[in-house]
Amino acid sequence: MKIAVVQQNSHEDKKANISKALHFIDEAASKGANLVVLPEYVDYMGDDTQKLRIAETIPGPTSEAFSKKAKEHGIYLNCGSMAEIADGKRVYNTSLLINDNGEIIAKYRKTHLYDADFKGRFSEKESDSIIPGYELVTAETPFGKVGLTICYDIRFPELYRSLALQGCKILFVPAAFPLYTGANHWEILLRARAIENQCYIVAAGQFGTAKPNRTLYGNSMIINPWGTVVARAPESEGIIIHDIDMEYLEKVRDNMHCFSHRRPDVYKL
Ligand SMILES: NC(=O)CCC(=O)C(=O)O
Repeated sequence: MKIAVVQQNSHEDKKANISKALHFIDEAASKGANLVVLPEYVDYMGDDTQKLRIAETIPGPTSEAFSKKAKEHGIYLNCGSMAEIADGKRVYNTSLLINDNGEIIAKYRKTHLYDADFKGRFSEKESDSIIPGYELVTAETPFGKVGLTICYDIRFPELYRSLALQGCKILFVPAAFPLYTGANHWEILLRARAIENQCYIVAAGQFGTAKPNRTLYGNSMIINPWGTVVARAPESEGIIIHDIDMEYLEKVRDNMHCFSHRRPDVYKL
């Protein structure tokens, strides 16, 4: 099973962003990908006050374009994330999984919102424009059970443990990590979640610059259940592809019994 990860530089032009993502999906499918993962905010990177303007219902034109593309190629598609209409004041940051027949089989709304203030260097307040989700989201696929998460979620190991305990073997992390935190934390967090949960981690990042004053870290990667980075994007837009091996995952789990060795009698999740 081949997974493709798209590393993209989305801007304020939503139409151009979606069109670019659709081209990357074509390219991934032409290279044999069975599952494609797009980055967070694939539809729009720019001034947060504009998210209300560009948000859509789901299903809506953007999700329908992605569904059509997934069906055309007979592939599974994780749409990264997009702005979904919520209460008229803020939006949801929503990730979708679409099957090879073009049907939406999972919808996940980002749970942990990125409010951070590195005094004078960098700040972001997602909670001004986004409403958090309240649900764990998993889906059965021919490749195994998968779990949906988004970006800042990676700092909350409880979410990934919960998904792994529900049987997930592949965990998606569409993201838009800034260079400032990404350079120090991104790879370590992703690899830790892969190692402790003995899962594949599939992380698709935004890359380059975006308004206002954002420099994105990129470094999209696929990590195996041993914690090895098996594919990493270069410093450009594009796709990376890797063969996922579920027999290898079972071997890792068989060699070290991190799930049955848990001590929930001592600690609670
Ligand atoms: N879009 C995000 O959730 C960014 C998260 C982030 O940068 C971090 O350091 O965590």
